[in-house]
Amino acid sequence: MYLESLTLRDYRNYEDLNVSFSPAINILLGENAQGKTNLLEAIYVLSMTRSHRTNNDKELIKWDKTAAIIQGRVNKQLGTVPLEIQVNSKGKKAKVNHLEQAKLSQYIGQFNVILFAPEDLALVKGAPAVRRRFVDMEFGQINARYLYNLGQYRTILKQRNQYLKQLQHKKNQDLVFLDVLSDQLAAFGAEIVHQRLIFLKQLEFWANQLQEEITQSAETLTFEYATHLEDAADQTIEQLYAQLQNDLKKATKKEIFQGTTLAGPHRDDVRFLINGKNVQTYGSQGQQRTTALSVKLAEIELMKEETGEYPVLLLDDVLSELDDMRQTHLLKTIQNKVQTFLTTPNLSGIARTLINEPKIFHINQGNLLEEEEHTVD
Ligand SMILES: Nc1ncnc2c1ncn2[C@@H]1O[C@H](COP(=O)(O)OP(=O)(O)OP(=O)(O)O)[C@@H](O)[C@H]1O
Repeated sequence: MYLESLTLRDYRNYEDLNVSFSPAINILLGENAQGKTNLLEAIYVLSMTRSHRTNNDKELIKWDKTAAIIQGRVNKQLGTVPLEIQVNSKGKKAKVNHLEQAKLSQYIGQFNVILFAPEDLALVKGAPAVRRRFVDMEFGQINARYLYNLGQYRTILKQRNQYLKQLQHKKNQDLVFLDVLSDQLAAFGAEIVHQRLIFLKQLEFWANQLQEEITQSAETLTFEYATHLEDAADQTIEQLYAQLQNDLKKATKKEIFQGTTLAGPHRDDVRFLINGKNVQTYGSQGQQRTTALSVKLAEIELMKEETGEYPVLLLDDVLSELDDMRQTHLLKTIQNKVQTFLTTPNLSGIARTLINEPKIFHINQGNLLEEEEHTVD
């Protein structure tokens, strides 16, 4: 799918914008604070009904105005669909084919985007919780059973942690109820670990292909699921369940002392390895950025498998952190495959010559000027 055109009315620093895009690569070029990220954000809001930068929708409305409107025409296999998001002081409205949707959740899924912003580097450099959230959100989006298991697991975990805290104050500790909770936790936990391992294998396959393309096969990217469970990848769900039950039993004393559950997938992590070495510890800035990019871009292929259509890719200021070789191969990898919007303060010569006829827009204080094709170097 691709975004044919976009209209913005009183959105951030855009008063009145009407623009048509290329189905291939669109470059948004401009100095700092001109509205590059605002434009990507508008496309993201058109997809997700909310911003990736703020939870406060009112920030999206141009200062001194009362409502912001985003309209887009999305080209899909079955035809073109007009979409609209309106934001005002009372809330939001979402329209598909000019018809207002009763719920925002009904709207989501009409137009799929994948956004890569500088903050996504946390996927590699950040704490394990960032990677768990990524896996849970991405996998949850494409697998309803996983989302269900996760919901159940979280509820039981909360209950179990509360009970562990209660046990701290009891002289005669009755562990029967704790055993019941441990049993339930182990059952959902085992399934979650099993499903995560399958999902990560799929993601690893695509992420490694991208890493190899971007680095010209200099780097092989592999994933390692870090868990206290032994040989997790070779275990059946029943075996994982038995192990988890056992680990919870062994940890009971410590768990009561600390008032929290010490074993289970809520403490697991994913490690990204380049040529066998953990990129979080040993990777250069460029390698870490490429890894985060490959992992995130791998979602494009998973989404295609799931929905039958490629999503639209939004890359916020990604080029400047990569050397010429990585830039070149990244652009080669994505061109002719997905519609891409790419913001950058300056376009290096190499990117200009290598992209197949990109549409280049110069952004200046909320105004867009399209560069004529013949002016491209
Ligand atoms: N609600 C709003 N109304 C009007 N202007 C706004 C609003 N919100 C933000 N702005 C303005 O938008 C500009 C920032 O735009 P944006 O974040 O898109 O910058 P950018 O071009 O991506 O810059 P950088 O390269 O620094 O990331 C700032 O000048 C800011 O004052």
